[in-house]
Amino acid sequence: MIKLIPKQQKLSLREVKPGGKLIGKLKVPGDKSISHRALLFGSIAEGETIIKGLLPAEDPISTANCLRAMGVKISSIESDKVVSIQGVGLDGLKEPSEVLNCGNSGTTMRLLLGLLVGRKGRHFVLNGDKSLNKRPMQRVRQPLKLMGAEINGRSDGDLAPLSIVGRNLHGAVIGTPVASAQVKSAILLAALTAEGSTKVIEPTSSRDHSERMLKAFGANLEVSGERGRHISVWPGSKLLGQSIVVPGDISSAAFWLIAGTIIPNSELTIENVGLNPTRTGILKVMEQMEANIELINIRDVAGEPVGDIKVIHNDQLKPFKIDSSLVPSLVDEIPILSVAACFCDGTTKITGASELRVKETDRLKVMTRQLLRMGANIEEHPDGLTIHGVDHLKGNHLDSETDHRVAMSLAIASIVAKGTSTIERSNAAAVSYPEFWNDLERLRG
Ligand SMILES: O=C(O)C1=C[C@@H](OP(=O)(O)O)[C@@H](O)[C@H](O)C1
Ligand SMILES: C=C(OP(=O)(O)O)C(=O)O
Repeated sequence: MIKLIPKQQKLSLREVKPGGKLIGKLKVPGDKSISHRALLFGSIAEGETIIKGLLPAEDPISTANCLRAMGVKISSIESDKVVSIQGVGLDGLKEPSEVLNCGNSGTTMRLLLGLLVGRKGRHFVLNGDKSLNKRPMQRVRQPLKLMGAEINGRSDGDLAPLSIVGRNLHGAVIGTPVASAQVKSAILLAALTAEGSTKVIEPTSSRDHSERMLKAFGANLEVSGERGRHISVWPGSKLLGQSIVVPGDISSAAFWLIAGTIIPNSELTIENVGLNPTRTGILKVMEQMEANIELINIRDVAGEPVGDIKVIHNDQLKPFKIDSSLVPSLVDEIPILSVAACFCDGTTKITGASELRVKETDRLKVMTRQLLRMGANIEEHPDGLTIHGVDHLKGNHLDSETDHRVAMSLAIASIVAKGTSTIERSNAAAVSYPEFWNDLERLRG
């Protein structure tokens, strides 16, 4: 039902025929945010870190390769294989002899900036692919500069390639203008070797995996304030190697949660999904939609809440509202939620989501462009989308425009559309979910 069109393999043009139902159980790959952090923190800890369930996708592999280029020994990253890291300690990263290639990964570049600015006297150059080199880095550079960092690059230091000269840093109190876990985590990493304490104050709380994991590694870190918006770090503690279990990524599970809801006669159970409350905004939205979902077997795995999610098709979905207070907890799920909105009975409004414009693509623009090709009734606004439910979507020639979340969202939309679709650059999915197309094929039986 889904095939790569042979002559077009370079474009990874994939044909998706509509119809069929999705039935069965699946495990999604490891959480991308937790995987990056496990690699980074394990590298600067003392002793060995063992990671089970690390996401074997392009983005975390970029992080691992950058760390290897600075002398860290990391075993090969393959699915179902435990990864081991021989940590080099807080100040043990070597000056690399090559440019550090962050590929398509914003998390890699922004967290590395925080990690490297305090490595005194060493010089580092960070580069990314075409998409990453267009994404704003000033949001990290500016607060790090307040701590004494030296980062230079195009457009007054906003755009990669970026060069860093490691400096003595000092602690600071920093209010971040956007709720961004990447910005927060970069500051926390720099704070580990700064002189004096650092406090980050977020406008709304973003995902808190860094706080949880840094504490587990032994950092002196305190979370306070309403919904954990104030995070303080005191330098001087040693980080010690840990054993980490990475739960399944709710941002990858999102494609199956929506597929199971909108594809007639579907019934799916997604096992072992991370349910950290800073990430579960999609479940709140699915409640608004009156989707049939059930959380089963909720447990705690290595400091993160985890559970299984069962979803059954529902053809009477209510429209939903997403505003700025909800966006950080579902920021990567908005592309697939915009597909879901096309199948709701009424008008969905998404506001406060201008952050989507600075992701791998401008996701508000790209989802609007692609869904319009499918006959959706969708309007783009500076900070969001208005989507009116339609009777059906229609198959067409589509394009991920190189964005992994767009590729997977269009795949699900194509299954419920009338008529066959072709999706250009479908291989973008490998950035966060290398087995996506195989899982889709298997679930369709
Ligand atoms: O810290 C992280 O692991 C991430 C934070 C989010 O970005 P922002 O920090 O830009 O919101 C998210 O979109 C990204 O996929 C992963
Ligand atoms: C925005 C994303 O990742 P990053 O910022 O790490 O490129 C994403 O995975 O959707």
